Formats: sequence, C-alpha cells, structure tokens
Amino acid sequence: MAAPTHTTPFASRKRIVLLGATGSIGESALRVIAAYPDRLELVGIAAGRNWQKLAQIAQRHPSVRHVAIHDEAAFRDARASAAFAAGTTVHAGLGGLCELAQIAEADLVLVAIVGTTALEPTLAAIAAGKTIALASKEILVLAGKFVMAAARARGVALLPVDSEHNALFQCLERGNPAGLKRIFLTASGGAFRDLPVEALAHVTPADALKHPNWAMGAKITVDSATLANKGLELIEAQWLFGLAPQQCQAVLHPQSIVHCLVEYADGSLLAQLCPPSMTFPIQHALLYPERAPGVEPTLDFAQTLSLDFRPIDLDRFPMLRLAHEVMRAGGDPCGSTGGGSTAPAIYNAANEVAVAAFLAGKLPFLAIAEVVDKTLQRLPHTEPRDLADVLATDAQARQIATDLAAKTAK
Ligand SMILES: NC(=O)C1=CN([C@@H]2O[C@H](COP(=O)(O)OP(=O)(O)OC[C@H]3O[C@@H](n4cnc5c(N)ncnc54)[C@H](OP(=O)(O)O)[C@@H]3O)[C@@H](O)[C@H]2O)C=CC1
Ligand SMILES: CC(=O)[C@@H](O)[C@H](O)COP(=O)(O)O
Ligand SMILES: [Mn+2]
Repeated sequence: MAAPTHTTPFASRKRIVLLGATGSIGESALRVIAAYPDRLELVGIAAGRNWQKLAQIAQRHPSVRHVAIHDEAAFRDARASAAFAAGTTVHAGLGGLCELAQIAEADLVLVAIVGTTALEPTLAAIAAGKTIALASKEILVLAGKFVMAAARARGVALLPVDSEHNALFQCLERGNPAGLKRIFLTASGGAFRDLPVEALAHVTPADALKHPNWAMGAKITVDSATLANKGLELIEAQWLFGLAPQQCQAVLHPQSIVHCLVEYADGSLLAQLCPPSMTFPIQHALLYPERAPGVEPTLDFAQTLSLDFRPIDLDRFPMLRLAHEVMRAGGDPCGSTGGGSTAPAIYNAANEVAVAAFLAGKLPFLAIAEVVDKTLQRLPHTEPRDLADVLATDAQARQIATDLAAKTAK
C-alpha cells in the first residue's frame, strides 16, 4: 500500500540531514519525510558503506544534494559508479560526516548511526547551530556531559528520538520539574524475557535477533535481549533530563505500548502510549513543536488492550544491574554531588565489543555481561575533565574488552 502523504500547509519546510539513512531508524525517518513533502525536505544523507542504498534514497529524494560515506573504499566505489546525480557532493570519511552535519542548507540533523561514530559529527552540527534529533543513545553514554554542555552553550535544541526519551519529553513538556519524583523507562524484556535462565547459556545470535515487538538493527536488538539497551537508556535519560541516578528506573512491560512513566511528588503518574513503531517518535521530533496525523494506524480501543507491568529480575539481566552501578559511580552529574564518571564510557565501549563478538559467533551470550563487568573492574572510574578523557577511556576499554572476549571465545 502506498504511504499516505499529507499536504496540510505548514509555516515553513524543515531541511533535514539524515545520518544513518540506510538503517532501521533511517527507513522509518524516510517514511515520515515522504509523508510530509510540504513540511520536511531531505537535503543530506549518510551511511557507513552501503552507497547503493544511499543512491536509491537520493534518486527518490532529488532534494538531496549532499551524501557522506564513512568507509573510504565504499566512497571510492560510489565515485567510480557515477550512481549520484551531477551536482551532488559526495563527502568521505569522518571528516565528510562532519562536513555534511554542517551544510548551510540544513536546519536539523537526525543522528541515527549505530554506536559512537557520530559523536564528532553531532558536535559539528551543534557548533553550526543545527537542531539535533538524536537516536544514537551511545553518544550520550560516552560523552553526555560534553554534548549537553555544547548544546546548552550554542542554544541548540536536542530533541530525543529514542522512543522512551521522546515519550519522556512529551510527558515532561508541561510538567513542573520541581515536582518530579522519578521516571520509569519501559523494557520489553527482549527475545529471552520468558526463557528459563538455564537456557541462556545456549542461545544463538539468530535467537537474540528475534525481538518480540520492534524491528531494529542488530546491535540494539541484542542490547534489548541483555537489557543493556535499558541500561544505556537510563544513562541517556539522566543527561537529557538532568536526573539523579535514583530518579531513573526501568520496569518490564511486555507490550511496548507504554513507553515511559513520569511520577510526580504527589503520586500522579503520566504515561505516553503509542504502537511500537519508531515512526511515531521520529515524526514527533521532526515536526516538533507541531503535530500532525501519523503514518501508521494508532491504538484501536475498539479492541481489548491489556497492559502488563512487572519488576525486572537483575540476576537474569546483569547488564541492567551494572548500568545502575555505573550511574551511581558518577554521583549526580547534573546536580551538585558529582561531575560524572568515565564508568558509562567503559560500559558502552565494552558492550559494543562484546556484542560484536557475540554477533560474529565468537562469544557466548552470557559472556557479554562478564566482559563488560571485568572491563569495568580493570579501569579506574574517574571524573572526566574533557572530551579527550572520555575518548581515551573509550579506546582503553575497547582494547581490554577485545582481549577479554578473545580469551573467552567459544
Ligand atoms: N532501530 C530502532 O528502532 C532504534 C534505534 N535507536 C538507536 O539508533 C541508532 C541506529 O539504530 P538502527 O537504525 O537500529 O541501526 P542499523 O544497524 O539498522 O543502522 C545503522 C546505520 O548506521 C550506519 N553506520 C554504521 N556504521 C557507520 C559508520 N562507521 N559510519 C557511518 N555510518 C555508519 C549504517 O550504515 P550502513 O548501512 O552503510 O552500514 C546504518 O545507516 C542506534 O544508536 C540505536 O541505538 C534508538 C531507538 C530505536
Ligand atoms: C524502539 C526503541 O526505542 C528501542 O530502544 C526499544 O526500547 C527497544 O526495546 P526494549 O529495549 O524495550 O526491548
Ligand atoms: Mn528505546
């Protein structure tokens, strides 16, 4: 079925750069952009290496005048292929991603590259005064202190795209921050939430990639199965909303229809609900502050709808327990009792290495948390003074985790 297009007149068109255009978030974003041709215009796209898919996207969106390809070999192949129309600038490497993030023709940069590669391009976009729509949570886990400071200093809006954080943004928008008690992020529980714990020793990458509710990239789908995704998201929430560690909680919600709960001091809870599709939060962020009909069916209350909530067993999900420890290591970085810690950077880097090894069939599922735990123990947790500090920690953690993963290899 052809996607609906909406032609309600809006004040002006937002010009968008999409980093990670070939991925799962990229695809959902393209559906939203295609539905609002009078409101949203795609002017730049980037990916790691899939230049063929970038070329297809550029053909469908003739407004794309800038393309960036991170991988140098893929860039050369793309140039040799003449796949992009004359007049399209093709940028290469990390520098090329940064150039794209700063093009004068753009108003908003949607950051949807998996991992932390987009840290520098995001900072470049902020420096150029672009509005940021952020899906790449790993960036805030690595360097939240510096990204948030840069956005504040430049007066740039950082709009959350991650479904739970976009939900929080909506629930907190009109709330009184002084009356906020705590927030809950909902977790589906991932592929193994109902599997007997003993069976976790034998699960395969193919098993882990069967997410019960969401169609997403491989790395985040494995993170959902370990609940590292929720751990990363608690840290992401801390930075985005200036919360203390004890204010950031997670609750298991198998349906993935409620995306967050915000508890106020008087015991009232606000929730945000929508079907489990990223088109909803992406559209909210791209059209913000305006609202318009979604591109997918909404919840149907003519049908029975059941919503369940359960506490999370931290013994089953050690990556979530580690995330809470990592958050506590940094005190209250947004308040008065601490300046943050390098522990989240270690957690994130070791997780990326371990998940890649698991996906490559070289590490058992249960060893992901073991590698992260040991890497956290091997490095000091100090207050990062500057970006160079967290980047050095990131590099050290990756090296240690790589060695540990090789020793634990199947
Ligand atoms: N998918 C989802 O529903 C959600 C995702 N997120 C977050 O959004 C981000 C993207 O996730 P998702 O779309 O699932 O991931 P995918 O794996 O589906 O897509 C990853 C994207 O990143 C690009 N990429 C990978 N490596 C590089 C690199 N070195 N340089 C430049 N681009 C690169 C890929 O390009 P190529 O195709 O060439 O490899 C692709 O466009 C993650 O941080 C994730 O945590 C957050 C909430 C929900
Ligand atoms: C869609 C989205 O935002 C993902 O981050 C989602 O949260 C993954 O699902 P679970 O982590 O709840 O399994
Ligand atoms: Mn999420």
